[in-house]
Amino acid sequence: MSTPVLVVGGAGYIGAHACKALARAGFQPVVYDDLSTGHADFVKWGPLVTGDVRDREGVEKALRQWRPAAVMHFAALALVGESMRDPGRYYDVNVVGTLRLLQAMVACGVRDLVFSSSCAVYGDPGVDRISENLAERPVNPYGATKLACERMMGDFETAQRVRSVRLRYFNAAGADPGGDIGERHDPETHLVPIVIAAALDRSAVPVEIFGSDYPTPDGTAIRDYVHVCDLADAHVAAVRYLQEGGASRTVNLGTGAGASVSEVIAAVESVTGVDVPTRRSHRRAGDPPRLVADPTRAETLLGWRARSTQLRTMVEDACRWHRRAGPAMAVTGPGPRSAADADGQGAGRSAVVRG
Ligand SMILES: O=c1ccn([C@@H]2O[C@H](COP(=O)(O)OP(=O)(O)O[C@H]3O[C@H](CO)[C@H](O)[C@H](O)[C@H]3O)[C@@H](O)[C@H]2O)c(=O)[nH]1
Repeated sequence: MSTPVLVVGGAGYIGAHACKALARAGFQPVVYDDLSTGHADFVKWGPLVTGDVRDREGVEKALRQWRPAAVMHFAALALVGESMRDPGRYYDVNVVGTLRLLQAMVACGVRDLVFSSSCAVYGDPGVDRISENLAERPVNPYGATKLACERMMGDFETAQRVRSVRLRYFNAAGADPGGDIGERHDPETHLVPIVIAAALDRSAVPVEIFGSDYPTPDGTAIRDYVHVCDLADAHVAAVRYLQEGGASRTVNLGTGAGASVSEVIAAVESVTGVDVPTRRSHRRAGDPPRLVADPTRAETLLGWRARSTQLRTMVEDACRWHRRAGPAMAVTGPGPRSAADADGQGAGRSAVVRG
């Protein structure tokens, strides 16, 4: 029988791609997700246990039933702007959720954890490429909650021998090239799917460019877009690393190259052949001008390097998914969301399945 891995938040965008990668690598993904923002139809590679990460008893029950070799933790709220408006919810879901998960793991003797962290822990470091050695100075509550979780993991390691790989994602983009799963958030706030929706659904609503006065070559903000399948592979590599006895580390996951908002729009226009209407708007609160990874440690430690590094590939894969999934998402900006997210990247509505 294949080795189970409990994937908390495995019904969301990145978590579901991680499940597919786990299954392909011979593991048995077991999804634990409250489906508040995740999707039951994204759970295709193993069982679904429906529950909130903050419900320690629920997590313990799943751990005792499935006895996983490791846990992947994606369940979090992950929108920078929303975290500025409602930090309490972010501390509750992200920090309390992680605390309950760690307590449940200790109670059940499961001690290997792969954690969805974020480049948001660095804040606005003002360097070309961000390495893990830089000081963490988050500039929004979302980043602060991810850093608090990382520090909690350090303390749980010292006292209770929980080992963790904290994967600091830069900007996840793209979709499973097979079209099984992709990015589905409701409402959608992320740049790539918003621009694709504007192009493919021929929306008359212009894409808002949040800030065109940044100190960057074209004035728009630069991010390191990394293919979601590459992120998924890094999680499998992190589980293997822990299984082989590797020590706890924080690891950046990015390509090492940045693209501006204008370059993302141009890539979508080039792939779709559609001119996307745009409108210049104010900077979004909490957004740094430039976040690009130095991914060296991921390669030396995990043997991981992004393979689909071209923005065009990510846009093509995301377009394929969008065509398949249809224009279901709202693109009206961040709105209220209910409870634990499913993947660290937001998600959408879904029927509840008890498992
Ligand atoms: O309609 C839009 C949407 C986004 N942007 C801009 O596009 C860039 C990318 O924005 P996204 O919302 O797609 O992604 P973020 O960089 O805000 O967020 C990502 O990085 C964060 C850390 O900084 C978190 O990890 C988060 O979960 C992850 O999605 C930003 O400069 C943003 O201001 C626009 O100009 N218009």
